[in-house]
Amino acid sequence: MDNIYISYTFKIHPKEPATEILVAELGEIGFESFVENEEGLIAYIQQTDWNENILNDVFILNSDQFSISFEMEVIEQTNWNSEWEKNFNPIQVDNLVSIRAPFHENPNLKYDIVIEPKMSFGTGHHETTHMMVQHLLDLDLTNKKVLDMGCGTGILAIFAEMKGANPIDAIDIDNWCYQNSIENVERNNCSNIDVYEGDASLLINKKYDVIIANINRNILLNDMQVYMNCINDNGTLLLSGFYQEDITIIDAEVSKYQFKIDKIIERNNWVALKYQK
Ligand SMILES: C[S@@+](CC[C@H](N)C(=O)[O-])C[C@H]1O[C@@H](n2cnc3c(N)ncnc32)[C@H](O)[C@@H]1O
Repeated sequence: MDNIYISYTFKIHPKEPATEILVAELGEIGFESFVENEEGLIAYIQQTDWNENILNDVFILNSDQFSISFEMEVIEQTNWNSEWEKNFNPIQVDNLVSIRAPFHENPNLKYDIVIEPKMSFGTGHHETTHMMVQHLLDLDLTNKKVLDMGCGTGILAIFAEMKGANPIDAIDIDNWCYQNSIENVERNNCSNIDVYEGDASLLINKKYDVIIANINRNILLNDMQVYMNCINDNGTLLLSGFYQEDITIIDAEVSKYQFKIDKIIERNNWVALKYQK
């Protein structure tokens, strides 16, 4: 793993909604990971996905409604730990779940998830991860077969195991996330999770009680048929990675399979939907 990353540190004023729009635009052009801070945002892209004109078509940077400045830096693989120590603040969900790096103190909540995210998405900072943890908190996962599609750091699969799920498949298309999920699964002493590198094409002859997919609108729409072929009739589907305004198009797709929205969680315009039949 000798990936070299480029980081952009953006100073943004006023921060919202500019930060959210910037994350969406940067995500479209290959940026993989984002850390918000008080002044704005740090965004990371692999050098192999980067070119010197990469920001030319990012519309928000030319908006006269916001002031956005940035600095670029090349980050060698070896510096990741110190990068994360600087930028990863521990978080808590509903006073029940802590998501922290190994170097943070354990706040002794009911569930303690230790993640060394390096460059994988899923520190719990992101609204979508946070909301998926909230949905999972509500579910009885005892001995449920769970799929975590687009597992990132493996955080949701790990939390599912902590809540009693068994067995769990965690899949990510990205090699870095695959490797990082394996590391985090071990770090949290999980023994019921199998991690795979790949996409929906791996889901042949699979059946799950709960499918978790926090990816993005277009991939969810594209792969929904495969997911729905794998979900048991009395199963639960948790979807996130899209905005409030995308609910209609997502729901039009999922309702083809007679699943209905059971609960919606919203944070800063991002949503996480819980579906059941
Ligand atoms: C928004 S992150 C979610 C990570 C983690 N599950 C969480 O909730 O924090 C989406 C993840 O989906 C992965 N991904 C993107 N396209 C995918 C696909 N077609 N199949 C599987 N994973 C995919 C990305 O590599 C990324 O790690």
